[in-house]
Amino acid sequence: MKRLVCVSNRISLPRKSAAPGGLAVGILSALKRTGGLWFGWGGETCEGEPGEPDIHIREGVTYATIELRKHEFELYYNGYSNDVLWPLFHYFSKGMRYSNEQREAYENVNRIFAQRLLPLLQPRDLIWAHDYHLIPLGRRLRELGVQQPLGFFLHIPFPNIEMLRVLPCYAELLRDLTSYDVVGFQTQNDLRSFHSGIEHLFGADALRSDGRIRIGDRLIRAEVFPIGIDVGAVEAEAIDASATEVVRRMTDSLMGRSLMMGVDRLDYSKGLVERFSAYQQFLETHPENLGRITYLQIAPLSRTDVRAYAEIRQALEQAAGRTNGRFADTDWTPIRYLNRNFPHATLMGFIRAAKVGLVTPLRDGMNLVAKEFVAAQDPADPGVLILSSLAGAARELTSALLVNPYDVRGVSHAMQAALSMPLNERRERHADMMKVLRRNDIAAWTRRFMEALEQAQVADSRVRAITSVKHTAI
Ligand SMILES: O=P(O)(O)OC[C@H]1O[C@H](O[C@H]2O[C@H](CO)[C@@H](O)[C@H](O)[C@H]2O)[C@H](O)[C@@H](O)[C@@H]1O
Ligand SMILES: O=c1ccn([C@@H]2O[C@H](COP(=O)(O)OP(=O)(O)O)[C@@H](O)[C@H]2O)c(=O)[nH]1
Repeated sequence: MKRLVCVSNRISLPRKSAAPGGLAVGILSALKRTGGLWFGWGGETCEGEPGEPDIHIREGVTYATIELRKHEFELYYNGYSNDVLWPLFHYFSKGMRYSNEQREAYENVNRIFAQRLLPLLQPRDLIWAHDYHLIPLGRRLRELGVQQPLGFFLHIPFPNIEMLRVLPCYAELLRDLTSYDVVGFQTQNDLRSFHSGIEHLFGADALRSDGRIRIGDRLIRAEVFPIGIDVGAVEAEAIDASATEVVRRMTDSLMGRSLMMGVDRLDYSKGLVERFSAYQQFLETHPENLGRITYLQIAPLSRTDVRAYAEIRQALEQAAGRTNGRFADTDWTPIRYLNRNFPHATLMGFIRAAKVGLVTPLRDGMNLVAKEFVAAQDPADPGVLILSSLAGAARELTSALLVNPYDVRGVSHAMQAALSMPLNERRERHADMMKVLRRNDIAAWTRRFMEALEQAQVADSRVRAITSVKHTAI
């Protein structure tokens, strides 16, 4: 069997507290099934040239981590990745702050990743790079002579060419993506956007009727692989955690009130300001709920050195303060707003206790919390998921209460509808969504991507052979 090598900026190291991000949760679940190597930044910066990778082996997974130079990391991660690509790919082009210095650091970090990974590779590896931090990695590895199949999966949305063109080096970015044998996206919409870019750059002939992309004598597979969750593990975590002291303390503190809950990194793309407004409007327009509902928002700090993240943090503190100041009573706080992260299992225990799950991003690649909310519920008495139609998860979880996150009134109505939904309707919606989650779980995601990667080069070499025969004939 071939070995899977995952490469990502963020990696979730054993014995460290879990990184609150879906990419790390997803890759860890995938690698625990297949075994293999996980290569990435270990979370530390250094002053001089980064050294050799640190290696740890745990339960069949080898973790190889490198340090990055402080100044370069700042420009590559806070700068190019999170102040340029992140806002642009989430359709917030006004928030993008492009500079050539950042782009050079981004290129250089990708070069370092490729150089440090190279000695760890084996001939039969399947190499799978993850996310927007590492778009040039495939080209860098090919330049170093790597022949193994190379795949790339984008965890965030991919913008249509008209948005992508805002980026000065959009053509290089598209070309870099075509260095991979397989390019994966979360939704059909993202794939369509990628096709719009390919057509713009290489012409309509590059898009073949079988869905592959032909660039010169190379054949690339671009497909949709929506990331899933480990449904059984989430169910078990949620049940077990419900009996733990930390979850009991939280549920006891509700004193019989219904729990509405959100879990999001503190990121402007998650729509928290709009969600807080919707909750305030819900309390105003449905005063019978005053004192009867508790909204628990867990929002671990994220990317704190990026200005937009500091600004959103301030806006949320003010919004939560306003609602609590206006509606709280001596024995009731309408919003409990926590800027900290919890172990995954504890979180699943909290979520199981919630009557309503609030997942209302303004744009999101997938949103694993939406899927986890469904899987963590008690099927006999499930809570209701309110889900943004602009999250990738909405393409699959069509039995959630779908909302437009900008429509504050619509979201506040959905809160009331969720709280008053009859049991049989809740059960039906929950059962529908569980079917979807089981059909496309994390194992299916990994298997499908690995199969595509294994087959990709076979198809590609056939094309090369045909092309060279044609050339000889001419
Ligand atoms: O690594 P950070 O900068 O701390 O950010 C955490 C992760 O956030 C993003 O997650 C994405 O991946 C999820 C799983 O596929 C998906 O559900 C979500 O919609 C995405 O936003 C980011 O893409 C990751 O690279 C980060 O590690
Ligand atoms: O305190 C926390 C907050 C979040 N998460 C996990 O982090 C992931 C967040 O992934 P999602 O796709 O929802 O969003 P992202 O943060 O990747 O944009 C989910 O698995 C959460 O359960 C966690 O384990 N602890």
